[in-house]
Amino acid sequence: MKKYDLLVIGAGPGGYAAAAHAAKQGLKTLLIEKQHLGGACLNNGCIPVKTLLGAAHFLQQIKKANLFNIKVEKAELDFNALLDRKNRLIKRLQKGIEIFLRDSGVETLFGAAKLLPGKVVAVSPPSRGVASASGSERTDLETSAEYTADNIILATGSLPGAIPNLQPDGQWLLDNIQLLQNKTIPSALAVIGAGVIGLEFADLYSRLGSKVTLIDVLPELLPQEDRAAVDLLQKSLERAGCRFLLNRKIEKAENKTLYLNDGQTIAAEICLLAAGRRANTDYILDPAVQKTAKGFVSVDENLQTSLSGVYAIGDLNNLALYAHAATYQGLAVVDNLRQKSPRVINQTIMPRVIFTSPQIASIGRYTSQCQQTPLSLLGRAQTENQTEGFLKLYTDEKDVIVGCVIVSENADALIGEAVALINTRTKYTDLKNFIHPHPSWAEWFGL
Ligand SMILES: Cc1cc2nc3c(=O)[nH]c(=O)nc-3n(C[C@H](O)[C@H](O)[C@H](O)COP(=O)(O)OP(=O)(O)OC[C@H]3O[C@@H](n4cnc5c(N)ncnc54)[C@H](O)[C@@H]3O)c2cc1C
Ligand SMILES: NC(=O)c1ccc[n+]([C@@H]2O[C@H](COP(=O)([O-])OP(=O)(O)OC[C@H]3O[C@@H](n4cnc5c(N)ncnc54)[C@H](O)[C@@H]3O)[C@@H](O)[C@H]2O)c1
Repeated sequence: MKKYDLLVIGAGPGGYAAAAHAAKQGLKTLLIEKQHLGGACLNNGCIPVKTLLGAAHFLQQIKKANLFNIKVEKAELDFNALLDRKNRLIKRLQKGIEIFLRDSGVETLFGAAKLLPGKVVAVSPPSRGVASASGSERTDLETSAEYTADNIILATGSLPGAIPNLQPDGQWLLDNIQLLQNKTIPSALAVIGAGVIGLEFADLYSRLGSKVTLIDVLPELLPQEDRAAVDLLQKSLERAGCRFLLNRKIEKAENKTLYLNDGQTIAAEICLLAAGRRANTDYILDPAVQKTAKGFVSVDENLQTSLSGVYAIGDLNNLALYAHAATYQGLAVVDNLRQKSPRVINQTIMPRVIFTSPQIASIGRYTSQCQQTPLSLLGRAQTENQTEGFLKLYTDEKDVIVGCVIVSENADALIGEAVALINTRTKYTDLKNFIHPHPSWAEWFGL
């Protein structure tokens, strides 16, 4: 059995970053991936969704061209060409990861891994056609092989969750992976689950002309987010043609129709199931690796599982389901493998962005001390015909900035300043002495 310093299972943003970091530091590292480099984020999450949203939001801007005194006769989207561009981009970024891994000294093996007792990882050849579809050069496996290492990082992510009696059929009821392959824009789209995935897809398809109905069991949208921010988003989506049915349960789905517990029926050409995620753990055949009640892998503060030397990072541990969280965790675990006293893996300052129109970006803690600046006060926003949104900065009792919420079209770019302010424990009064360029979006922080 071949022995490595580190085995990493799963080449998503957690696994490939961890493997590259380890190999660069001289650890003999094997990365095992059963499908495509880049994981859910690159192949059916962050990147494809944002590529499509980019086009949808551009189309929306064109429709508002008159605000800039521009006359546009007709703007038409070639949806199939857009899907081709999305697929080409994915391939290009996969290639980038492949080169990055190679240059970092990682050995990459395409195959399906199984974690067996005794820290043995058995890898069998990937199912036919899967690995070649990634466009990556790969280490071919003719037969199964076994590997071992002192340390193993599990980075196998999460999969679309299912709800009782509603299993995606690949025809009408689709998960996010299947919907991203769909070649037409449905006239009516039903979305089960108005969480982040549901909202981003609802935003996308409503801007492309679909009538979208979102159904959620919860009485309010995005309970973890700022209420005023969520209200602005909901109103914007309603203007785009979305309908929200909250506090509803789905009794059954039949003949392209959802039957709700309040007696309503929702007919739709396509239905997206976006009701949460489940951990990808089927391959963990060692019972020493314990799971949480929700089926994710239990970890301690160092992200070590109940089995010494085996770590779980990214979506698999359910601590924060973001690509940047997976990467951060992967790098931190590798750093700690090299040190005698592990550093604290602090994830309290985790930024997040919902890439709708407007976007909602948030970070840190919300305290009772909050400074709010409406977007309408920002000169640059006025030049761009954008006035709906706000910036909130939260401070602690010592005036240190500890939290931020931004609602605007480009909140993803702006939250970077809040990341720096919070991590450097900047005081609100000091921020007011920083010079921001005029007329810029960054000036919002100085107002
Ligand atoms: C529609 C959608 C949009 C999203 N948008 C964003 C966004 O804008 N920003 C953001 O931060 N996050 C976003 N996310 C979340 C983000 O994609 C995940 O948090 C991130 O991909 C998790 O990374 P990971 O490395 O933990 O796992 P994954 O990316 O899921 O990668 C796991 C990898 O493990 C492989 N694998 C699984 N089992 C095995 C096995 N037995 N053997 C070998 N390999 C295996 C899989 O093939 C996969 O490549 C989005 C998710 C979705 C679904
Ligand atoms: N921009 C981003 O960073 C981004 C984008 C997409 C996904 N993600 C990550 O992926 C994670 C998963 O996203 P998600 O949207 O699938 O999960 P989620 O947990 O955010 O939302 C799921 C929604 O489905 C609802 N739901 C559950 N069961 C239901 C049922 N039976 N009927 C109707 N509604 C039901 C829940 O109440 C919830 O509102 C997110 O938590 C996020 O961390 C991030």
